[in-house]
Amino acid sequence: MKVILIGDSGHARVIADNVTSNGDTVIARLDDKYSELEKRGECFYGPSSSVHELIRQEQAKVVIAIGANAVRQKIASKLNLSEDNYATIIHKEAIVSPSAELGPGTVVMPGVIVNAAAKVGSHVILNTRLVIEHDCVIGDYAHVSPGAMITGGVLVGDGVHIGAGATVIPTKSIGAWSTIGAGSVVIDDIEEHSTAVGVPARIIKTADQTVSTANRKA
Ligand SMILES: CC(=O)SCCNC(=O)CCNC(=O)[C@H](O)C(C)(C)COP(=O)(O)OP(=O)(O)OC[C@H]1O[C@@H](n2cnc3c(N)ncnc32)[C@H](O)[C@@H]1OP(=O)(O)O
Repeated sequence: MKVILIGDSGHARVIADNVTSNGDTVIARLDDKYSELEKRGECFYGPSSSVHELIRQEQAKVVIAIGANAVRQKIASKLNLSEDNYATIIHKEAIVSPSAELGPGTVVMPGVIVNAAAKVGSHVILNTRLVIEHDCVIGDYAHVSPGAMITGGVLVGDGVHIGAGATVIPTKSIGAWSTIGAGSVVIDDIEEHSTAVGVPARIIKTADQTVSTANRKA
C-alpha cells in the first residue's frame, strides 16, 4: 500500500515507521509549511491541498499524522475525503483481536493490545504499549497516550486525550473532548470538555471554568 501522510513532524515520523513496519511505503509528506509539490528522492513533499491530485495519481491512502485531536478533526473536515481514502495503520508488533474494529485513519503503535469486541473510531491514535480492553468504545479523533490502561467496557468520547500511563477502571465513561492527566486513575465518569488529574482523578477544569484547588475533592 502507498501512504500519504498529512503532517511532517515527530508524530508523522513515528507513523512512517509504522507504515514501513508492514512493508508499506510512505510516498508523500504533506504539510502547509511547504508551498509547492515537489519530489525529493522517492517521496513527494507539498501542501496538504496536493492530496487529491496524489490520491488520483498514485492510488494511495491517507493518514492525518498530526497529534492534536482538534487539528486532526479540522483537517479531516477540510479535506472532505471519503472513508475509503483513509488507511488504518497497525504496527506489525501490535496485537489486535479479530473481533475488534478500527476505523479509517486510525493508527496503532508498537506494543499496543486491543482486546475482544473493542470498537475504535476514525482518526484515533492508539499510542505505544497501551491496552484497550474488551468491549471498550473509543470515539473518533481520540488519542490514548503511551502506556495507558483502558480496562473493560470503558467509553471514551470523541476527541478525548488520555495522558501517558493513565488508567480508567471498568465501565466508566470519559465525555467528549475531555483530557485525563498523565498517570491519573479514573474511577468516576468524567463529563465532556473537562480536564481531570490525579489518583483518583478529579476534575480541575470544565468547559467554561477552572475549578479552584480549594474546591476540588481531597
Ligand atoms: C508520544 C507522546 O509524547 S504522546 C503525549 C502524551 N502526553 C501526555 O501524557 C500529557 C498529558 N498532560 C497532562 O498530564 C497535563 O498536565 C494536563 C493536560 C492534565 C494539564 O495541563 P494544564 O492544563 O497545563 O494544567 P497545569 O499544568 O496548569 O496543572 C494544573 C494543576 O493540575 C496538576 N496536574 C497537572 N497534570 C497532572 C497530572 N498528570 N497528575 C496530577 N496532577 C496534575 C498540577 O500540579 C496543577 O496543580 P495545582 O493547581 O494544585 O498547582
